[in-house]
Amino acid sequence: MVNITEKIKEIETEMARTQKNKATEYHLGLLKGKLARLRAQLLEPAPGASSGGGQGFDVSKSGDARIALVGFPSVGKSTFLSKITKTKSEVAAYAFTTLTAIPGVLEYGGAEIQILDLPGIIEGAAEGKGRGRQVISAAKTSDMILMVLDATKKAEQRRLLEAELEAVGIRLNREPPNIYLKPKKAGGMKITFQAPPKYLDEKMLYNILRDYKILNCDVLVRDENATVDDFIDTIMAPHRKYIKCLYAYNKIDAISLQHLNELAREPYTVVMSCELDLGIQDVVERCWTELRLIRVYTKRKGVDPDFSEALIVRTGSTIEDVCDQVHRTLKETFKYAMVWGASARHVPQRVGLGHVVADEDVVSIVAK
Ligand SMILES: Nc1nc2c(ncn2[C@@H]2O[C@H](COP(=O)(O)OP(=O)(O)OP(=O)(O)O)[C@@H](O)[C@H]2O)c(=O)[nH]1
Ligand SMILES: [K+]
Ligand SMILES: [Mg+2]
Repeated sequence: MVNITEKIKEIETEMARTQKNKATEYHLGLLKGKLARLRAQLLEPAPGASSGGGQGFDVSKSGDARIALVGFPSVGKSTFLSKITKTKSEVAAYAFTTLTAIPGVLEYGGAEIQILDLPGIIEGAAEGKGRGRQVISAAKTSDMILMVLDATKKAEQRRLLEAELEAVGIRLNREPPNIYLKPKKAGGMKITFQAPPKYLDEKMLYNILRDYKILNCDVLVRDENATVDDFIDTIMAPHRKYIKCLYAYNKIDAISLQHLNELAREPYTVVMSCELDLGIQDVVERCWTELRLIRVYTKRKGVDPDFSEALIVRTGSTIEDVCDQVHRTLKETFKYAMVWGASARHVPQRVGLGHVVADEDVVSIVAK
């Protein structure tokens, strides 16, 4: 049996030597579909295998959110972890100092955020080089990736890393494609475009679906700008993870002011020097903002709210989620809640379980 990595290489080579034009676009679309399937296979643990495969490191999730530190060797991931948490992870000038996942806890805004220091990854990580696959699997379990970059290194390091994460189905700072796909038992394929598509057509989708052996389904493409890659992501939805990513350029003590200015202007980017203790607090604040965690304070009837301890929930959470944070069975006896704060139309507002809370709301839950 030809191994998966070789098959992947073959397809990549074929794609590279196929000229992009109208006549080859169907063929290229099919190749992309095959590539996505093979890459997903690569991440599945081999039957009977005890390690390797898609397994991450054995670190259990804790706290209100998890941030993974991902980057090439010696960019300063462990130095950063040691700065912002009480955990000491070994720091040294040589590559691959860190050999496993080291968790630390960052206390911020009343939340406990787990920071995962990871071994450095190198090009080809997605295909199993070094501990790459394990690192990437760990990154996939995180709520946010902090991509640590060396400001003194070439700009392409960032793109190389992005490509590695992309290859295993991680989508950075993006929303899932606006395409609806529902497989059915019978009835053939029904493909509908809400507006004339710019980069797709029915035949292309038909070919790809057939290649995936999805012969009966409804498809509705809602976005006119959707691409073949978006469509494949829709088919592969269970293997795709949409994660927020912040790019942190470290070692700014060793670059020119002009270069620093250029870096700092890039989107989703922060700059720091762990060595000179510059910008660290800004990075932490930015992480907090991007995680979009929400603090809710509870209040008993007739008593002032307890601002010393916040309940932490994710953006979009409802009173029901708040109840679950307080106690597993609270919502069974829930009658209504009173809300003070940004989410209330008037204060206090009487609301039900479905009410969406906002940061720094005060909530009083009334039981039956
Ligand atoms: N000039 C400079 N050097 C730094 C800075 N931060 C860390 N270093 C140095 O960079 C080297 C690597 O730091 P580490 O924290 O071990 O890097 P890492 O990313 O954890 O490396 P691996 O675990 O091997 O992947 C060490 O010699 C650090 O002292 C910085 O802000 N400026
Ligand atoms: K190192
Ligand atoms: Mg390290």
